[in-house]
Amino acid sequence: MALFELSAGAALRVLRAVGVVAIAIFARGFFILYQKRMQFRRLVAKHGLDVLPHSLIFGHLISVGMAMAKHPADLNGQVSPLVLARDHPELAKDGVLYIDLWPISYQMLAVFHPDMMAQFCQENSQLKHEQVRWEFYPLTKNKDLVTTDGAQWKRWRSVFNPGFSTQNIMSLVPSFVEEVLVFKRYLEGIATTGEVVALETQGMKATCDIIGRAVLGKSLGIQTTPDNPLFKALKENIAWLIPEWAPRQWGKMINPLRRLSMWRNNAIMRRELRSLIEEQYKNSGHIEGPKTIVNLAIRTYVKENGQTSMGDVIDPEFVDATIEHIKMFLFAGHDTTASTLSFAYYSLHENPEIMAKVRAEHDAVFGADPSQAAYMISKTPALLNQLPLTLAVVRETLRMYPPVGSVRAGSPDYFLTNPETGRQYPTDNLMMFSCSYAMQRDATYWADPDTFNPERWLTKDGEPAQLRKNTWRPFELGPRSCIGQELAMTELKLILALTLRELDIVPMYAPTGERFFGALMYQAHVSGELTAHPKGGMPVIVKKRVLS
Ligand code: HEM
Repeated sequence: MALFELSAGAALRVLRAVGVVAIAIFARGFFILYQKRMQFRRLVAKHGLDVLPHSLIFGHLISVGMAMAKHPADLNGQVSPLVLARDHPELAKDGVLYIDLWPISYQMLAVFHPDMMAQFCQENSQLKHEQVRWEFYPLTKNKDLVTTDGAQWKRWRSVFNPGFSTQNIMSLVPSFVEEVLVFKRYLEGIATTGEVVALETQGMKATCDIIGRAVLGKSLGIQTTPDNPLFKALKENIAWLIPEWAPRQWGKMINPLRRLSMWRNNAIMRRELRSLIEEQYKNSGHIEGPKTIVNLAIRTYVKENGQTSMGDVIDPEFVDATIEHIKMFLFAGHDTTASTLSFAYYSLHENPEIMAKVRAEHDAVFGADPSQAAYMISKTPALLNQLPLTLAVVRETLRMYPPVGSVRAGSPDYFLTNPETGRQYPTDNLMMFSCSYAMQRDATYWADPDTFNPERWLTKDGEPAQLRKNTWRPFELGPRSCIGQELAMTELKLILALTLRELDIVPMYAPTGERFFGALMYQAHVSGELTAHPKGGMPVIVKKRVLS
């Protein structure tokens, strides 16, 4: 009895202690919430800003939630500024929206005026926001181009720039053709089985293999090896990353296995990449023909750091850093490109008259027999520059479906200025979001913005049209623009040129399915992925075309 009384008393004390800790945590959380909300309100009051109705408890969580609730539940969060701008034109008229979604996300200044985006990305490129570093630290320890700033970023960007140049990418096209033919054979196989597949999955493997060719001069074999260790480790680690603090991320945050699993996957990627980099180094002096991105990086690094620092043995600093850079190249270049490819296939399928013109363009450049195109492009990669309509299709796809935007850090003394009104907008304590999606769908800058119209990119005589400056920025503009732009544009044109005439890629969305701005395929939140992906990974069947 005494023992029972004792343990009951002890249990009570433990319960009380737990209660006190819980109350302390709750009180602290509430205090921080209050501080954040008041900070936002003070900024709004001080500068007379027009914002959505702001709740002291919920900030803008309810207003944004209500706006998004009118659309498909899996719609990707990056489109929310566009949804809000269309619902509240009176607030969005100057091209900015102040949004307080704390604690789900940082308090944000969404910018969709092209010249105001230019102010913080081009004219006066601001530092990356801490959210980017926090998100990618577990993948690359912030030793990559996306997350670094200042001297470190500058140094490595100059090391990698030569390999990503237009001229060098062109020289690598024959090796890309080999990977695209693997992708095409996969599609042909699907055509024979008639099964429905998520096109983007294979697209991501193809884009990784193309990056492998560009960076390391080797086929990584991701398309052909089931459970390829490098790809598996990369995808698992991407799935572990935490891009926001929404409830769907909470499981990951508290999962005790997260760190261990990420450590293991990082070790696998290091093992796989190290030997390939060392091989590039051994060959760096005597490779004839096209140079890979790592090969040219080795040359620049040696030049900048002095030949003696490397001697016969590859500099471990270079290898370690290059491993992290390649992980980021694979991450940044695989799903962005695969998602663009999927939206291009979708948009062409929805617009058969444009599809017919694109196929005719390919006939005109490569001849009537599509099976010759791969050989012709391998022999003369510059033929890819003779496809103005195909290029316009890729540009228009990236206008309507840019996969990512850029986020930069605001600061107390830094203001954006609306060029038409001269009004200044504070950025203190805010994450500035260069929202290409919202701007590239804005009727102020793009006629009929929700219509897929590649011909807007061409004048009547087929020459490129003059578009308003700063308005096309799927790769961002300015010093921190995408280093892989030329690679992505080249591979997208190449894949379309080698597949469109022989295959019909038919999206398999239920016609009664939910639509976003009229389209059944929209940018969705896909579990395990960070960037915007086509809904359901784009389910398709493939049909072989009967050519006359
Ligand atoms: C359609 C495909 C692609 C799109 C739409 C795209 C878009 C972007 C955007 C918007 C940025 C700026 C991000 C920011 O400021 O946070 C960026 C940066 C970057 N991208 Fe891409 N990207 C694509 C393909 C690629 C490819 C193929 C690679 C490499 C193989 C790549 C590697 C990078 C890297 C390393 C950066 C950081 C550059 C720097 O800050 O110096 N991207 N990309």
